[in-house]
Amino acid sequence: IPPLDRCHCNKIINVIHFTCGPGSGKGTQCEKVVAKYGFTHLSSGDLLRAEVSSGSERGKQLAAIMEKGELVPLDTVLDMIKEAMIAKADTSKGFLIDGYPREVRQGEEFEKKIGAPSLLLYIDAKAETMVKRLMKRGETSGRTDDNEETIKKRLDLYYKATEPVIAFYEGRGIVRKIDSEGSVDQVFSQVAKAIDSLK
Ligand SMILES: Nc1ncnc2c1ncn2[C@@H]1O[C@H](COP(=O)(O)OP(=O)(O)O)[C@@H](O)[C@H]1O
Ligand SMILES: Nc1ncnc2c1ncn2[C@H]1C[C@H](O)[C@@H](COP(=O)(O)OP(=O)(O)O)O1
Ligand SMILES: [Mg+2]
Repeated sequence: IPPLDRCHCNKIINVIHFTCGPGSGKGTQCEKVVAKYGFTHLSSGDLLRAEVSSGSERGKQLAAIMEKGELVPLDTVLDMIKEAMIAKADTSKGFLIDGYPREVRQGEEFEKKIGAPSLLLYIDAKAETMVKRLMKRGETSGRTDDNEETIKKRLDLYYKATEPVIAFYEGRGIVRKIDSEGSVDQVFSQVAKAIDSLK
């Protein structure tokens, strides 16, 4: 992977991180953001699932980790995101990074290797809501991690590893907290307001 150098970094107008719990509605909101703003959506989970689908040896190792609801190694996920960003760096209007950082160290490494985010969107959802949505998604998603046992583990890990990420960026004033309890459109109007505040 060639380095995403400073010149490239400066061209990335907006790097927006979506750091929220599983089932809070990241993927759903990202689709709407892409439709309205034309940003490039990169979901760490989608990138990882694509690797799993390829049937590669690395994909098999990743599948085993994801099925248990654990985090894959930082270098793997960061390299994938960086590679995808480099591929789009010349044409993108901005990047929407969904599902990353999931722990403080991921945020620190992203800044060292890529650059600082301009906004961190945090969709705040009750544990009960996340579980309910994930169980429903599991009826049709075919995802090996949408089951009761793995959902519980993912939520525990979210509170332990991911929530501290929000405090880490709050100190810089780039966190916008979004209430997830309303309809998809109600949540989106808060997301759009946060993005518009960047201009
Ligand atoms: N505001 C909402 N109200 C009700 N259901 C929602 C809402 N947002 C998302 N969902 C549903 O909840 C599930 C999880 O949403 P998703 O976008 O996949 O979340 P995440 O990417 O954060 O895991 C999906 O089945 C989605 O259709
Ligand atoms: N930034 C990251 N670091 C480590 N593992 C990650 C990761 N992003 C995703 N994964 C792995 C572990 C997650 O449980 C799994 C699914 O992630 P996801 O698709 O972002 O879930 P969701 O959108 O339901 O929150 O992939
Ligand atoms: Mg998702």
